[in-house]
Amino acid sequence: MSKIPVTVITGFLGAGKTSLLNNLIAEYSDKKFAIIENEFGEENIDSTLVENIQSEDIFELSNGCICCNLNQELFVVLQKLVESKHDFNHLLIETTGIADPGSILASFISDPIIKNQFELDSVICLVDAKNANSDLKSESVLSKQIAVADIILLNKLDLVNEEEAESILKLIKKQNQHAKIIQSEFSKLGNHQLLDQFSYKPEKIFQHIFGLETNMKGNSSENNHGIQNMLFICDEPLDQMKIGMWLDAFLQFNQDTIYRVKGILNLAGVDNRIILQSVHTQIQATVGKAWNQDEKRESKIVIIGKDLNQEIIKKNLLDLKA
Ligand SMILES: Nc1nc2c(ncn2[C@@H]2O[C@H](COP(=O)(O)OP(=O)(O)OP(=O)(O)O)[C@@H](O)[C@H]2O)c(=O)[nH]1
Repeated sequence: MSKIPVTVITGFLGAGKTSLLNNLIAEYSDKKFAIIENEFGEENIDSTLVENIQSEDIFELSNGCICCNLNQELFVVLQKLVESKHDFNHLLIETTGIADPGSILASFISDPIIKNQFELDSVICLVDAKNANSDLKSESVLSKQIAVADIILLNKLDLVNEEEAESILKLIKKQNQHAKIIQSEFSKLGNHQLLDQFSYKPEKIFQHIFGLETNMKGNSSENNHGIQNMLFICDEPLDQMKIGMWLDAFLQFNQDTIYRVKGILNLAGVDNRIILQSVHTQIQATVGKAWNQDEKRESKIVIIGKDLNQEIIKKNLLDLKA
């Protein structure tokens, strides 16, 4: 039996991983994908943002980060996928933005049961051209994500000028001289073939893991890399104006510590879900699916960052009710 190819998608918080997932599903419409989504936070918002795929083809690993405490859960999901004879011919894994992909890749390389069924195709790292410079300074995990990738998508080029793009390219090449680097906007593939490249070279990852292990000792902070997340749920409609103004001010004021906000909003007087996304200070709101008549309308907002003062943030969010 031929092995199932596995593509691992990594990249820091908000770099464009889910956007790439959606583009891959659209571009490779002849493939039957199974998807493993690992989101940092108890509420898996990403799985609702993946489009054009049946929900039974998406497997969620929540409540932790795949590289720390969920490796065993990953193993169980992989086993289930194989044993249930789920109909798929390519596996895509989206890791959390704070995952060190090393330990996930090691499972595919060294675990005899997994190795028998799956074959690593490639490890794609999304790099946010706008924010990577500052993220690299504060989060060592981003260097690791770049270092173990064999394909790097330098994304969000619409948000930087040529000089900034050049400087981030140089930084990437410093961390990884071997990867193929593709420049992109909105994680679009252009004419590039990203799947079935079988470009992954295990020797590189082993070298990398051994090289990093000494650096990482004593550095693996408790509480998932020192980055926290909080979930806010509200079953009363929120006010569009108030939320816009609050979010703008909140992100400007905390731009070094708040990495990511994702939400599905129930706004007063609006019949559709509003999908809210922010990466550092860039905010995007898009119109999602309409609420059904008999559906419970509630807003869910996930905030990811450092030093979250959850009490105050929650109080502020409660003030945003219509
Ligand atoms: N301007 C701009 N925005 C982008 C680009 N790529 C993605 N985005 C936006 O950035 C936000 C985050 O994109 P996602 O694809 O959800 O990023 P992610 O890496 O999956 O995020 P996490 O899973 O939370 O780490 C969304 O609002 C996207 O629409 C890009 O090239 N340019």
